Amino acid sequence: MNGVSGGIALVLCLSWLVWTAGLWWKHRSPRVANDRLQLPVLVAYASQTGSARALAVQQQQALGGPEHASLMALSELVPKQLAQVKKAVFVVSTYGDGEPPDNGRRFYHDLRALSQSSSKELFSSLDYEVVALGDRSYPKFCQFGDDLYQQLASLGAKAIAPLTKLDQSQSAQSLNQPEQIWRLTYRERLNTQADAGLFHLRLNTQQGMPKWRAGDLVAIHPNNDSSAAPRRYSIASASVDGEISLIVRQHITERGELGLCSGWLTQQVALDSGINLQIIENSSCHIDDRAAPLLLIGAGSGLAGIRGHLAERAQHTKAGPAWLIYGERAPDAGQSLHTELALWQQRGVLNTLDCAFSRDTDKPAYVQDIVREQATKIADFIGTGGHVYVCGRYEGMGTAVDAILREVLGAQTYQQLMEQGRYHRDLY
Ligand SMILES: Cc1cc2nc3c(=O)[nH]c(=O)nc-3n(C[C@H](O)[C@H](O)[C@H](O)COP(=O)(O)O)c2cc1C
Repeated sequence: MNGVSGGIALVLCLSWLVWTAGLWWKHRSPRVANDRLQLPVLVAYASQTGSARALAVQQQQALGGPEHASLMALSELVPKQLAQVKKAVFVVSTYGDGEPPDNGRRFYHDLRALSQSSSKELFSSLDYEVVALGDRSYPKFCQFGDDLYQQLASLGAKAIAPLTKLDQSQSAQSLNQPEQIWRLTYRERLNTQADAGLFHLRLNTQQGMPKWRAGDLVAIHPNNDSSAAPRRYSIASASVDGEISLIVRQHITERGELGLCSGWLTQQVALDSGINLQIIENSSCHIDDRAAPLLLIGAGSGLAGIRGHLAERAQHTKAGPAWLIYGERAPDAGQSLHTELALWQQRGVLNTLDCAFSRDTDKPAYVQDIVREQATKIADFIGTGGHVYVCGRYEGMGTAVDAILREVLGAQTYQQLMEQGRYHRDLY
């Protein structure tokens, strides 16, 4: 090897080392710089749609701000680090069937393992409080907060206050942007079947256009009655569109009646009426890396969050490839939005579109069937840097897609996807 080619080889080797070190640094396991744990108090949160995070930010302020209290998601911590902390306030919501939100899952799994293998005095110098957010309409109200409270006690930590349980309707109000009046400018039924209708709504405001990110939600009180619990809907438009779009599925109650809020929005409220609406930040569903491959999976009204992400990506010329797997009952559903998807395909905003129709007479299928069929392609597409966004019903679609993704990707890649904040779920 002569001097010139030796030099080139050395430069290539060094570049490769720097590049792999960069990748390792970006995707390393969570390790918090010790200096962040030197502060007297730690406020740690686990939050799926931002309410617990917003409350944790308020707690940090109440405790003297960032100079006195550090703020971290549970996904940034490993349980053993709690042994270094004097006082910790945990603000956590409950998700799934009484489970931790996605950014608390790994921490809680490790904490449980620790409580089986470690001394019962491991956290004997830790004082703690738990504020649990939940919704009383779920059978396991604030279950994760409860479980976390017990596990910490079993490792010797000292609870300095009883567990605080907050119902969603008590806590969601003051945490986000203020409520504003929006006018309903457009309403279209997207499906022609006799059962639950799927509607596209568009709203505009004259009170100054707020900003939001794809993945954010709105909260609406049925009939504008502020004493009624607000219902949340995923925003189906990007901030640059200058309007809020929603895709609302009519909820039919057991008695065959229309749901209070979906019925009001899709049938009763007249066009041009004012609707009080609050934008809810949902940071776990924001996707910052626009160049990364993006796999979008959703069914029915889940098209809302998906449309929001595609509309946001459409603004970026260097956006990475996007693949949508979408499910509906029958092929006629969502005609006008399907036309828009086709346009996005022509423009290269959406690169692959696979549809599953559960009531198709020839080939009935659900989105999870497509994920299984395309397993190898999906694993390649996601690779080590791709993002996955899932929007729609938790029961049925959300749980089935989660199980199949875990199988298709393998436990390790699935875990990385979760820990590196590349798995975003807006499930309801
Ligand atoms: C799919 C889903 C499942 C939920 N499961 C529970 C539950 O089992 N128990 C509970 O108390 N709350 C449950 N909730 C309610 C949330 O905990 C509640 O809305 C909370 O305010 C969300 O806080 P976050 O925005 O920080 O995630 C669930 C919410 C959703 C969307």
